[in-house]
Amino acid sequence: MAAAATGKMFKSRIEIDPRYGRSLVTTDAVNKGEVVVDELPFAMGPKSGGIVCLGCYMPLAFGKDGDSLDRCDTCDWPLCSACLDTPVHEGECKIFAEANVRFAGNVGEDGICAQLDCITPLRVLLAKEANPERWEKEVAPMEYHDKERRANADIWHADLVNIAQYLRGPCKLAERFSEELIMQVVGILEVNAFEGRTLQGHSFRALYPITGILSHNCVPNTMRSIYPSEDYRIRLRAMVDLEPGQQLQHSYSYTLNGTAQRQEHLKAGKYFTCDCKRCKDPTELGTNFSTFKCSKCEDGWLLCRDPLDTNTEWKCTLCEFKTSNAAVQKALSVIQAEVADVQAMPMSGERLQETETLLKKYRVVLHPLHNIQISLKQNLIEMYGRVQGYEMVELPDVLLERKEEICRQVLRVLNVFEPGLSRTKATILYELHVPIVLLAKSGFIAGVLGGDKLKEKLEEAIAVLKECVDTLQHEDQQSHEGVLGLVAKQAMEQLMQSVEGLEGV
Ligand SMILES: C[S@@+](CC[C@H](N)C(=O)[O-])C[C@H]1O[C@@H](n2cnc3c(N)ncnc32)[C@H](O)[C@@H]1O
Repeated sequence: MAAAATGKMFKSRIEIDPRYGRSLVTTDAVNKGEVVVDELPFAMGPKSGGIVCLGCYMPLAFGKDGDSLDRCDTCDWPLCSACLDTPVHEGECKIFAEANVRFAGNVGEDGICAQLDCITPLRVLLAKEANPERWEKEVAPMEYHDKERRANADIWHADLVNIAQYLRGPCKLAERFSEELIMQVVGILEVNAFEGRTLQGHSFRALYPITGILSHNCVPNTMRSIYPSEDYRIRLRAMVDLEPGQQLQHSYSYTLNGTAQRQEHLKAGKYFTCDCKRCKDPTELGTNFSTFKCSKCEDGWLLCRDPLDTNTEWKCTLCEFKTSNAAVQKALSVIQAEVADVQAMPMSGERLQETETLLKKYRVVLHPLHNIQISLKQNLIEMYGRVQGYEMVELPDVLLERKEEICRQVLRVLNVFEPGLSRTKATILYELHVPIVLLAKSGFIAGVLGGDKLKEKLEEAIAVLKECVDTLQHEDQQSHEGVLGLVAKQAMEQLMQSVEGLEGV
């Protein structure tokens, strides 16, 4: 799907900086929740992965016969029956049919179907032909780190063969697109594309040229929402109030990863070292998100001296104990492997128990707000109240208290890393309101809480839901988050009625 219209920027302009390249900067004060960018994608398509439908990105597989696969009647490439007439597939369909290139569907051991890697770059190239002005003005200036990508010889060579040479050779496009242009498009996608989800939850990647100008910060000040039911329009909003002259920033990395992991991801995929306040601070803004417990004394914490130096030393805050970064990273990878095994288990009571066991085991090694602990706690929040044996109606007060406690711990770090409007925070706030309400009600019934205290607790749950609704009201109403926002609003209104009913009791 290619859009001819250019996007809109509000209260902001492009600035060029020697460090960041182009960036967007506010021209006026912007209120929390205000839209600063609104645009349609230049092009979108599948991300690198297994075989998917080229219309809706639903995973597809060969049948037991090893042959049958949902395919396009015209070109033979993967397409589910619901997408047979989808316009997004028209461009490549014509090319594949005319060149008579068949879809072989080989999937590597890494689960990747390399033949599909050409689809999204090809859609960008076709959008360039369809909208040369938008390409020239918005897409051609996008950064693509040619030199750094060439230095990574294996990946460069794989892209060259699987995408550039495949399109120019078997697909017979050599006269339309040069090798250099195709590799530029591959780089533009790698450095700038966003991943999104369809209403059915299937992943895709899309190129939004104005939103792509934003620079990165590990504590972002804007939140992006993609609207599948509005032709995949993106809207970028201020997460917090912004002053004039402030750089608009979002996070290219997962904010709930620790500094070492974020740095690795930014370096490998975006080719820069982030030196934001959070990255430079060993305590990650006082959260202790990468902090270990000292193994030599009772109360000390182990912090690195310089998070941006891979040879940094780690030192105890109380005793003289020191160790190398290599030793810490080794310990971390052992823990991470154990965590990954548990996280690979299906959601169940057994996985819940294993998660609690891991948390207990690493309590003596990691800070309670260490990113690994927080990640396990996020898993628990999802499981308490949902998995068999731990359904909400069955949870005893002690487990409701546990759910409330871990929600509050995760919110403590999210309030620092994603201040203001944050979808992740909104989801946890929704989870938090349930134990607050159930504990208040059971306390009241047991006679432990009086009417005033019950009202106070219900008002707290209303405030929690209000913050959740204020964020999720901006999401596509048909998306998972949009629907959760509506459910939260109903729950909030019901609670408000309950509180009104308590007046004068
Ligand atoms: C998505 S692009 C952003 C727009 C880009 N500056 C341009 O002119 O097209 C990402 C690239 O911008 C630069 N960049 C973004 N945020 C940065 C940061 N916090 N520190 C250093 N460079 C950054 C890096 O070169 C990165 O690969």
